[in-house]
Amino acid sequence: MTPVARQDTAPVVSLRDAALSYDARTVWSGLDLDVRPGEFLAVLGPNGAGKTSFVRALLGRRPLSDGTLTVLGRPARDAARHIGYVPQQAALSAQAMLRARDLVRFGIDGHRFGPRLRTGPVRRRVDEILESVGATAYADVPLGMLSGGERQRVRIGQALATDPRILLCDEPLLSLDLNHQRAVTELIDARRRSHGTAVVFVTHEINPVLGMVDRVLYLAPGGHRVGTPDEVLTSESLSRLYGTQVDVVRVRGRVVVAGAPDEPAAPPHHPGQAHETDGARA
Ligand SMILES: Nc1ncnc2c1ncn2[C@@H]1O[C@H](COP(=O)(O)OP(=O)(O)OP(=O)(O)O)[C@@H](O)[C@H]1O
Repeated sequence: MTPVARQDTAPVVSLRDAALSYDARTVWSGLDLDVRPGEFLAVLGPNGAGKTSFVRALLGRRPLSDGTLTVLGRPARDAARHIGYVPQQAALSAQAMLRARDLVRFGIDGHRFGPRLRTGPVRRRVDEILESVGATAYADVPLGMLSGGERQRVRIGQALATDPRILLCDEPLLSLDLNHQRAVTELIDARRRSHGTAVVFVTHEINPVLGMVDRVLYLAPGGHRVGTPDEVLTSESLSRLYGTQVDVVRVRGRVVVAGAPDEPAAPPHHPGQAHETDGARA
C-alpha cells in the first residue's frame, strides 16, 4: 500500500449517514465516508450491491434518499465538472470513426456546437494529454481501429482533460488483458501522485489495484464496510457482510475470495436466493 492521501486537507468527497433508494428498495444506507485528495478508494461488491448507484450519486445524477453528500464542499451536481469520469469499455458504435484526439478535445471544449475555444492552445493541450497517457502514436487513428487497452488510455486522457480533482473510474479494466490492466492502473496511480487527484475506482477485481489502494468501500447485501484492504478483505469481515461463511486467503500477494454469493442482492430475509460461486474476485 502506498498512501499519498493528504490527511491535513479537506475531503473532496464527504458522505454522512447517506442512503440511496429506488422507490421502496434501499440499496445502501448509513454510509459515512470522507475521501481525501490523493486517496485511492476502491469500491467493491457483488452484482447489484449499489456500486453504479454510488457512482451516479457522486456525479450528481441520482439524489440520496437520506443523509448528505458533498463533493468539493458543494452539492454533487455542482461539482461534476471537477470529476474526470472513466467509464467501462463501452460499445463503440457512435464513436468508432472519431480519432483519439477528437475524444480528448471533447473533454476540453465539450462536445457541443457553437464557437470552440481557440484552436492553437487547444491543440497543444490535446497533444500534451495524449502524450501523458502514452497515446501519441495513435492520436489520429479512429477509435474503432484501436485495441481495448489503447482506447482506455484515450478515455483516461479525455477524463484528465479538464484537470479534475477526482477521477471516478467505473470498472475501467473490464475485458483488458493483464498488460493493459497494468498500464491503465499505473497511469491512474501516476496522476494521483503527481496532482493529488483522488481516485474512486469501482471494480469487481481488487488484485490489479491492490498495491495502490489506500482504502476499500465494500458494498454488500448485508451492509457495507470501509477500511484498509487488510481490515476489510478478511474472512471475518466478508462473512459478516454476506451473512454466510466467506473465506479470504492471500496467495502470492493476491486476494482470493471463496464462497461469496455474487448474485444481485437477495433481500436479507431471503438469503437462500443468492447462489454461491467460488472465484478470485473480491
Ligand atoms: N434506475 C433504477 N431503478 C430501479 N432500480 C434500480 C435502478 N438502478 C439500479 N437499480 C437497482 O439497484 C440495485 C443496485 O444497482 P447498481 O447498478 O447500483 O449495482 P452494482 O453494484 O453496480 O451492480 P453490477 O455490479 O451488477 O453493475 C440493483 O438491485 C438494481 O436493480
